[in-house]
Amino acid sequence: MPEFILQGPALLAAVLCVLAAAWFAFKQKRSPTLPPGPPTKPIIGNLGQLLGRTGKDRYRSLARAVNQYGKNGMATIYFGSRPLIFITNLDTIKIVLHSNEMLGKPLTVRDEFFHRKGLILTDGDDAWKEQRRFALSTLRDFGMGKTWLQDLIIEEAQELVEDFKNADGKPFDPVQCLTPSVCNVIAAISYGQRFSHKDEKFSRLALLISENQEIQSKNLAVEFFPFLRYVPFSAFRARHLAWWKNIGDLTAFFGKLMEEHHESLREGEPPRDYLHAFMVEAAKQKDNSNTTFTDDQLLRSVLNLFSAGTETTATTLAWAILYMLDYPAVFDRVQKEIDSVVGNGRYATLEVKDRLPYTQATIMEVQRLANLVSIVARRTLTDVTLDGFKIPAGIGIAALSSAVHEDARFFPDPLAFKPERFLDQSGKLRSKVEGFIPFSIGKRFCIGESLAKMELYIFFTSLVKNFQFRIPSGETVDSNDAVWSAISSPKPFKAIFEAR
Ligand code: HEM
Repeated sequence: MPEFILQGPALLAAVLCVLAAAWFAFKQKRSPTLPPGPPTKPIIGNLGQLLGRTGKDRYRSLARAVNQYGKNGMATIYFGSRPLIFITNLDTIKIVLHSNEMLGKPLTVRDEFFHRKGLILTDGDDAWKEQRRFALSTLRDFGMGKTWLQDLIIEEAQELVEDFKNADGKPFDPVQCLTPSVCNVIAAISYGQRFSHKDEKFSRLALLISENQEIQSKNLAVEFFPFLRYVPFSAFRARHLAWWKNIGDLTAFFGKLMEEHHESLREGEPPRDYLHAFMVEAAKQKDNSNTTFTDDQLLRSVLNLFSAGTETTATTLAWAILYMLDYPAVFDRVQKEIDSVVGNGRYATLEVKDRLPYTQATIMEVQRLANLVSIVARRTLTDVTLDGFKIPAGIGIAALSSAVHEDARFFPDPLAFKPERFLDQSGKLRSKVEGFIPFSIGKRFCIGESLAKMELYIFFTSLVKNFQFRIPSGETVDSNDAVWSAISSPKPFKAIFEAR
């Protein structure tokens, strides 16, 4: 079959031509105006930099690459053919996060549902400004700094302590109890209800929220290669469809609550919760044809509050437990400090917070090394010049806050777990710590920062006051390891909590 013999080399030549074309097309994409970066490979770009790395080493190796190949802590890293500018330098990060021209969020396949509405996947436009302002003031009105919020979190902490006691000193994964506790706080603020942890409807909500996060992080590749979600029978497509099903269930859940709130809305009544406050504002603006106070917007904002406010705080608490298991001397010192201030009481209130500096410093050190949100993402909205580099509109920027948290200039001996670095010489909490940015900074810093700090403090002190934490015999824990995704979580672990 001479045609066959001829077809082989012809086919090979064609494949080589395509690869060569892809190589040149790809090579040409590295723009001379963007910051330099590590050498790229055709098709995959710098993905090799990430593949093969696990846990905390993934973002550490990224930071090393930025510092080695970039300029002034800024480098262009290619995800496939898509350039992303990574920054490790705090001064440049500050410029980016305070800028109006770089207020956008990277485009994502989730836009098919969010359509740039809500609070998170938005572009810093007037609608986002109005909604962010509303969210901040409403959250403040409904609780931040108010005693009812403290009472609510203490009530949750009591149920959490009961959940832990129910394990009867047997090893278990604490995350399963932390998520419903934290989720309940957002539920109370958003729609005025908290549930028993055993309530089926509520457990389903908490599960949907954590599943959503998990699916998203496992399907990260789809963000860089969006066609993957259409590949029939692939795991990417299965996860993409699971995400849609999940979003459909959450929409139905919140849609019903919104309907009930609409029905119970009475003119002149003061707002009871976030949904209610939003509807009161929508009613005020009913003649404004450009209003952003629509049901569409409300649904997406509430979904954002739940997703941003649940996994983040619950996972930080899981990290705090893990660090206490890994550093028993720190645990003992925190427990002694809490005992000395709280005495026979079971819970530390906000009134005594200032008398617990070492405990607060420990929570801060957990946040610094857990690096829950290692990357704060932006997208340029116009052409910008950053540190001399011309960056066109539409380019993704990733501020590597984890690199700042591990920068020895701000945190000497950066990988060591040392809460005392947050204390001054007289043992008081340092008021301002340059480089400590777990809630981000600038125009889009975390809306829930005060709420999260209150939750971390009350939940953490409650657990330390009520239990002795132990590693089950024959097992080990490693706080230096992590599961790396949109947020960084500890590897699943079990612990024993002996009631005191
Ligand atoms: C330990 C807990 C938390 C951590 C570490 C955390 C961290 C962050 C970070 C780093 C950002 C990105 C900010 C930026 O893009 O510059 C963010 C944004 C956000 N967070 Fe949090 N967060 C936590 C808890 C919460 C809570 C409890 C809520 C809800 C009440 C919340 C709601 C939000 C929202 C809505 C945004 C988007 C803000 C915007 O883009 O304008 N977060 N958070």
